[in-house]
Parts: sequence; structure tokens; C-alpha cells
Amino acid sequence: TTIVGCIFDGGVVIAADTRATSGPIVADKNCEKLHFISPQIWCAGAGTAADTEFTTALISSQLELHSLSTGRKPRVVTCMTLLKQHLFRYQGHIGAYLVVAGVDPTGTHLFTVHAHGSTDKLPYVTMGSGSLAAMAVFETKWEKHLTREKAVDLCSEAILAGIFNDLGSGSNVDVCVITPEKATLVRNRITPNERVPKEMSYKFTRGTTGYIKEMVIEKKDLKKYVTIVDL
Ligand SMILES: CCOc1ccc(-c2cc(C(=O)Nc3ccc(S(=O)(=O)NC(C)=O)cc3)c3ccccc3n2)cc1
Repeated sequence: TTIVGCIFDGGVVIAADTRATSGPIVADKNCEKLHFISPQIWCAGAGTAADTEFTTALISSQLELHSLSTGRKPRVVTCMTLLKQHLFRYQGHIGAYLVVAGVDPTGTHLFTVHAHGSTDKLPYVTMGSGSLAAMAVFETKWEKHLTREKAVDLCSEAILAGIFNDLGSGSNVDVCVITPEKATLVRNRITPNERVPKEMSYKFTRGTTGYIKEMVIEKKDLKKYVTIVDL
């Protein structure tokens, strides 16, 4: 997984790749790693998919209740605090590494929250197995006072660095732009790995594969030839 966030003049951008893995296997080529928290607070998640999904949904619910009780719009720092307290309570056993971003009455904010409960507040952040490749892009090209377009392009380039240099990341680039007016989720903004038709036909007629010897084994004699292991 590669997830990033970057503040720009007027808002904040978060982005993610869309590969879900189970060990060395690609389990989903187009999964969603950008999660809704509130209309103007969104969260990118890396780590165990179920943990990021359920943790963000739980805190989204708690934040809405808090907002209703205060009568005010939810704040990004409140979201971050609820997340870090929840994750710290579980001592890292909830595998959720989160980039929390949004706009609230106090301004534009970007945080990271680690599975053990540690947090950072920064102008640009990366997390996940592709975080080093993505951070190389930010450390090379980030500058103060980015425009919306430049921030979206920079985050997209950072995710692409993860997609093409980290085996745990892949497929497409999802982006979410949050401003005081609204939040815009752009699903599959870049799709650099679409399947293309095969250049050749790999359908071979029966009998194409040569064989040296043929032997018919009756089922009753199978144990002589095959070791059957009960799983
Ligand atoms: C007592 C434990 O102390 C720790 C301290 C720090 C970190 C940590 C982790 C990360 C990080 O993002 N790790 C991470 C990797 C892969 C996926 S994944 O989703 O791609 N794959 C799997 C299998 O989870 C998620 C998160 C990280 C990233 C950027 C900068 C700093 C960072 N620091 C972890 C433990």
C-alpha cells in the first residue's frame, strides 16, 4: 500500500493506490483506501483492510455524535485524537496506519496516525509499504504554497512511485481533494495498468503437448503410485 497527503493553498489532498494483497497474492486490483469520516474530513488507510475500514467507520460515527452534541462542525484534530486513543488502547493489534486530512473552522489540517497510537502533524505525509518511494517524490518536488492542481499532480506522482517501485502497491491512483467548500473523490484518476488484449492467441489444439509415456492407473491401485496426505 502507498497512501499520501499534501496540504495546498486552500485545502488538502490525499491519495492512495488500489492494490489489496494477501501475502504475495493480489487479492483485489481496485480496492478503495480513501475513507469518508465526515463531509470535509477523509482518511487514507494502510495496513489490514478490515482494521482500516472498521476503525474509520467507528470514529466517523463517534465524530458525528460529538458534532451533534457540540452543535459545531467536526474538527480534524478531534478525529485524529479519537483515532489515536482507540489504536493506543489496542497496543498496535489493530493494524491501521492512517493519513487523516480535512478542513474545519480552525483551518486545513493533515495528520498521520500509526497503529500504536503515535501521530504527526505535517504539510505532507506518506505511509504504507510504498511510503519510502512516495516520500522520495515529496522530498524532491514539494514546495510551499502549492496550487490545487500542483498538489493533486504531486500526490498522484507520489502514488505512482509506490505503484511502480513497491510490490505491495499497484493498479490505480485514487485522489480526494478537500476544500472549505466541498470534498471531491476522484476514483481511478490514473489507471496506468489496464489489461490490454494479448498480442498472440494462446489457444493450443488438443494433442499439441508431446508426451513420452502413457499409463492408466485404476483407482484401487492408486496408493502404489501416489502418497495421499490427509489435510
Ligand atoms: C513499536 C512499533 O513502532 C513502529 C514505529 C513506526 C512504524 C512505522 C510504520 C509505517 C508504515 O506505514 N508501515 C506500514 C507498512 C506497510 C503497510 S501495508 O498496508 O502496505 N502492508 C501491510 C501488510 O500492512 C502499512 C503500514 C511508517 C510509514 C512512514 C513513516 C514511518 C512509519 N513508521 C511502525 C511501527
